[in-house]
Parts: sequence; C-alpha cells; structure tokens
Amino acid sequence: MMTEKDDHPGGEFDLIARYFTSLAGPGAYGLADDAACLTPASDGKRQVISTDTIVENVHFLPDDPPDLIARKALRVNISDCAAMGARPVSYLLNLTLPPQRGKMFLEKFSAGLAADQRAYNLNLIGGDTTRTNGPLVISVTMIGEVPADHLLTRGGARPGDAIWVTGAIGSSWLGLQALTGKIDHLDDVFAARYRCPEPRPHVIPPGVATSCLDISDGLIQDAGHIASQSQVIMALSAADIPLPGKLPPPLQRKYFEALVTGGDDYELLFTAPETATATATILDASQRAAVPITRIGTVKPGPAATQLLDEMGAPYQLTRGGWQHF
Ligand SMILES: Nc1ncnc2c1ncn2[C@@H]1O[C@H](COP(=O)(O)OP(=O)(O)OP(=O)(O)O)[C@@H](O)[C@H]1O
Ligand SMILES: Cc1ncc(C[n+]2csc(CCOP(=O)(O)O)c2C)c(N)n1
Ligand SMILES: [Mg+2]
Repeated sequence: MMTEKDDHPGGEFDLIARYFTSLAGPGAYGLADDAACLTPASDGKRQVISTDTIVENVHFLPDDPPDLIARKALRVNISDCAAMGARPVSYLLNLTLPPQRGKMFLEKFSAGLAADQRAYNLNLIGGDTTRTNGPLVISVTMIGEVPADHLLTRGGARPGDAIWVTGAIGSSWLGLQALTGKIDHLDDVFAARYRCPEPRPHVIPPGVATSCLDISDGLIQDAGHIASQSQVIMALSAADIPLPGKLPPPLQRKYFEALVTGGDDYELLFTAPETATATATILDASQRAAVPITRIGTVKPGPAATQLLDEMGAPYQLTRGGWQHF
C-alpha cells in the first residue's frame, strides 16, 4: 500500500506549498510564517469567529467525494457565521490525515476548497497539518464580519415574536439514509445535500430578526437553544414545518419525527416581531434569495422550553430532540 511518505516525498511543508499556498489570502504570509496577521474589522463592524470539526464516519462517510468533504467542512462554518448575521471572510484549516489520504485525495480536496473560496469570497489564512492512523478529521475556524447593529444571537427572542425557518427540514437526514442503504428509492438531491450543505448567508434581511441559530443537531433540539438563551417558550406548529418537497407525503408522515430531529440541515431558525412590516420584509427577502422562508410558530412567555403542537394545539410526543455526541 502506498504510504503517506511515498505519496508526499517533500514532507509536510511541500504538501502545504503544493495544495494550499495558492488558496492563501491577505495576512497569511503565503502560509509560510508562524501565524497570520489580520487588520481588525472597522467602521462599526464586529468580528465573528466560529470553529467546527468534521470527523470521518461521524459527520461524513469515507466514500464521500474529497471535494465535497472540503466544502462541507467550510459550509458548516459558513452556516455558523450566517447564524450570527455575519459575512464569512477568512478561515484556518486544521487537517489530520490518515495514510490512505494521499496525493489524489489532496488534489480533489484543495479543488473543493478553491471552488467554495470563489463561491463565498473566502481566503485561507493558516492552519495545521498532522498525521494519524485514525479517521480523517478536518477542523475549520471561520472569521467573519458583521455591522455591529446587525449581529444576531440566540438571546433576543421575545414573547409574541414569530418563528421562521429557511429552506426545508430533513433533507440531509434522508441523504444519509439513502447513502447508508437504510431507505431505498429516494431522490438523489438528498444525498447531494448531505454531502454538501447549502448554508444561508445573506438570506435573513438585516435588522429584522430578534434571535437566530443554524440547525445542525435537529430542529427541535436547536430550537431549545433559543428557548434557553432567550428564556422563552418556542411553540412550533408541526403542520407548518416545511418538509422536503421531493419526499412523497406518505413518507413525510412516516418519517416526520426523524426529519425534525435528524440534524445536518444548516438552515436558519430565527425569530422576528409579528408585525406586518417585518413579515413583508422577510417574505420579500425570501423571494429575492429564491430560498423559502416559512413561519413555523410563535414565541410564548414562560420557562425555557420547546413545544411541538399538532393541529388541535395538543403537544406532540417525541422520543428524542436531536443529535448528541455524548
Ligand atoms: N471545547 C470547547 N471549548 C470551548 N467552547 C466550546 C467547546 N465546545 C463547544 N464550545 C462552545 O459551545 C457552544 C455550542 O457549541 P456547538 O458546537 O454545539 O455549537 P452549535 O452551533 O450549537 O452546533 P454546531 O457545532 O453544529 O454548529 C458554542 O458557543 C461553542 O463555541
Ligand atoms: C456518518 C454520519 N453519521 C451521522 C451523522 C449525523 N450527525 C453527525 S454529527 C451531527 C450534528 C452536527 O455535528 P456537530 O454538533 O458536531 O457540529 C449529525 C446530525 C452524519 N452527519 N454522518
Ligand atoms: Mg451553530
């Protein structure tokens, strides 16, 4: 079997120069110094920093195409920036490579990074490369910026606010089921979405949302984070949750619980005042971005909790809320 040493005869520094230096941006010193040096955001802007790791067999499958693994690593972080209302700008890349991930892998992987750098106007500013006999691990730290008065957090939801969500919920979970042979005859769009999420930067109109997060662990569990950070009840109407249109309605019903708790959605869940102006602004933004934004509930006063209600207003009993690593 080809070892990493055979495959990267120039060692770690040659590997960085070969695959990553062309991706480097301002302040990165060509990925050849001890650290990057950035000019802090100015003109009333704030810096937003988030980090997220993806692990083979935990967040992606070993056979996923290398360019899409790269794009997923970037996109889950772009999604966290979007959840703060921020525009992603530059990123650090920490790679832990097993021996079988050699030249072919890195060529495709770096092409995936390049494609999303172009798509999202990003620069690589540094990172770290190590070797393991364990699984492939990719960690990205994303730095973004946001005008100070457009920063979004999980803590601003107020009783009476409307609850909105972008896109549809459950597509990635369906993709994982298709790719692992657990559900047959599903549309290919689901596997594509699992492998390459579609984060939603620039979709929520600035100045309208009172709180926001991105859904990574499952809609129900993640709604609970807004509930606890804002000290409110997130009352969700089950019938209003947008489910994937390409899933036939009988399967939407059959898999409802898994769809709303499965995670990997990278859609935005946010709250906004229930005024005609805010509603019109949101629906207009949805049209302009060609991304559905659907009202799925109302914020209520009370101790932090998520309620999922059926059409009669009765609570839905779920066996779980979402993904937990531990
Ligand atoms: N090891 C850690 N050290 C410091 N802070 C951490 C650590 N792990 C998580 N956090 C912080 O805890 C909060 C929740 O982390 P988590 O990774 O669950 O983020 P999330 O946005 O809810 O989910 P996702 O990682 O899928 O985007 C974040 O503010 C994160 O910075
Ligand atoms: C192979 C495979 N098995 C299971 C899943 C599901 N999954 C893993 S981590 C996670 C939450 C987000 O991660 P984190 O909280 O670490 O950001 C979810 C929904 C997957 N994506 N791939
Ligand atoms: Mg998040």
